[in-house]
Amino acid sequence: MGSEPLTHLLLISYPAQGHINPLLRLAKCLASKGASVIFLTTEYAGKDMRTVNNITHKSLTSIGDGSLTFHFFDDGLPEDDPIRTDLPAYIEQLKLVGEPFVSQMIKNHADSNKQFSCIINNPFLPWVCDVASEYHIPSALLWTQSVSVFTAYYNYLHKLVPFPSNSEPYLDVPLPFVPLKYNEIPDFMHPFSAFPFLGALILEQFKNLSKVFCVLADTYEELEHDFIEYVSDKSIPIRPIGPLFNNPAIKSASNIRGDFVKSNDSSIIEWLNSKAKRSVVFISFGTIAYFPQEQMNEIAYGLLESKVSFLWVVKPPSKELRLKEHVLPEGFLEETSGRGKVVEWSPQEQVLCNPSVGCFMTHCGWNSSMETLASGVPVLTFPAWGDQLTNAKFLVDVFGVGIRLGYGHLENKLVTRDEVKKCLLEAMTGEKTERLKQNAMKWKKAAEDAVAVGGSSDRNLDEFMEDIKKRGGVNVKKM
Ligand SMILES: O=c1ccn([C@@H]2O[C@H](COP(=O)(O)OP(=O)(O)O[C@H]3O[C@H](CO)[C@@H](O)[C@H](O)[C@H]3O)[C@@H](O)[C@H]2O)c(=O)[nH]1
Repeated sequence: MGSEPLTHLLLISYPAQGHINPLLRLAKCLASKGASVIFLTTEYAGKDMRTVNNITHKSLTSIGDGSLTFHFFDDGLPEDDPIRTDLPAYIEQLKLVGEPFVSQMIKNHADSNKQFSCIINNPFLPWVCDVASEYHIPSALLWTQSVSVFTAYYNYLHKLVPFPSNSEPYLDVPLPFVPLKYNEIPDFMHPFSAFPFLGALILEQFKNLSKVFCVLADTYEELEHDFIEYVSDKSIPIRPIGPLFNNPAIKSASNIRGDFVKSNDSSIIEWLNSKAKRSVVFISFGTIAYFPQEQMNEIAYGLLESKVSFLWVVKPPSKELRLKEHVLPEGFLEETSGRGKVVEWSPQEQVLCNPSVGCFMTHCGWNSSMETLASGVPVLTFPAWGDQLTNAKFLVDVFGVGIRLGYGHLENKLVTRDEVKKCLLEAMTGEKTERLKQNAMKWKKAAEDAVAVGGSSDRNLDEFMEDIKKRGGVNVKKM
């Protein structure tokens, strides 16, 4: 006992909340299994992370049999550099400064006899596996979206089925298992997408798949069995290991968080605790999606007229987006006081497992989708773009836990206050309510089983650790 050498892992995250959350959860899971993990992202994100949470640069925290240390690197840009608002240029900049930084970090660690056994990154940093392979260090990717979305990108890249084009923009897509309408595919692959470069960037990662020995996915076998099997049959070494946030091994490390925004957790939870069971609608649209002011007004009036209780996260847009802050209609807060609470940020994981929450109006980002499924909370889907459109389709028609409300930016359609009111009442008190709840509880139970000791995701994580140990990597010092 105690003679086995420590497994050193480097996890590198793109500096966005939707990427940091799942990779940090993975970092904690791997540390709990005995690894010495370094979590690396930019100093620009790190500054907010350190201000809001109880974390420091380079200080080591023990988790289970292992440890976690945060490192942050300078992205080489002044705070207000316009490149920050230009995503393709910013991603290029990250590669420019990230490659030499990671390369030096690998060498420094080898010099102090802490050779990395594996480097793991998430999408938008396709260069990480190139640096790893330069030093013959095994690398893996944490795919932060669903495996059905992965399947859609795979089919697009390899032209396995026809996708909408300029000449046929309304073409339905005959994807395996669940055919999708033109407005249900991740719309970065649609000719009308406002963000085609994001599709290109995700596909870039696909071109590097042969360089990683494993694709970890924050999903679970029971939820996406057919898609996981389909991807595996294409010789892609995919391993479902989620829902990461729900892994019991990291419950004791739940205070180690990477939030960018501070929330008044205790007042929110206290407020929820004062509400009746399943009486509150939780509303949050993630960290990037931005709806027009007119749409926010319709949601506000729908809430007013439905008379339901609600907790609404109205997050000011990130400064890089340079968008206007939303304004709520005059008198809205006064008229809903007592039954409604508006905040800028919330402890979403805790909110979703509070018994007072009956439904989640969500933009269907994959993290939010996994968190709601694993908490047994039905949804009202309000997607904006990208994978959110596909997730909304699955939440409603495949997983059976939701009611469709929003259309996605591609449609450019306003959801009226009447529609909002109708769907709110349908989800909270309508005849569908019980069926949605039952389905949600079924997925919650399956999620708990997957991450419990010996469950499908837990076994996959163990096998991943074993694989890393077997591969070992070469001695960087001798290169
Ligand atoms: O008040 C809040 C609001 C959000 N969150 C957390 O922030 C994360 C948000 O992630 P997600 O739901 O995936 O939304 P985005 O931040 O919008 O995620 C981006 O990244 C995801 C993963 O690639 C994609 O699925 C999305 O489409 C993309 O917008 C989740 O963990 C939430 O729990 C909080 O803790 N408190």
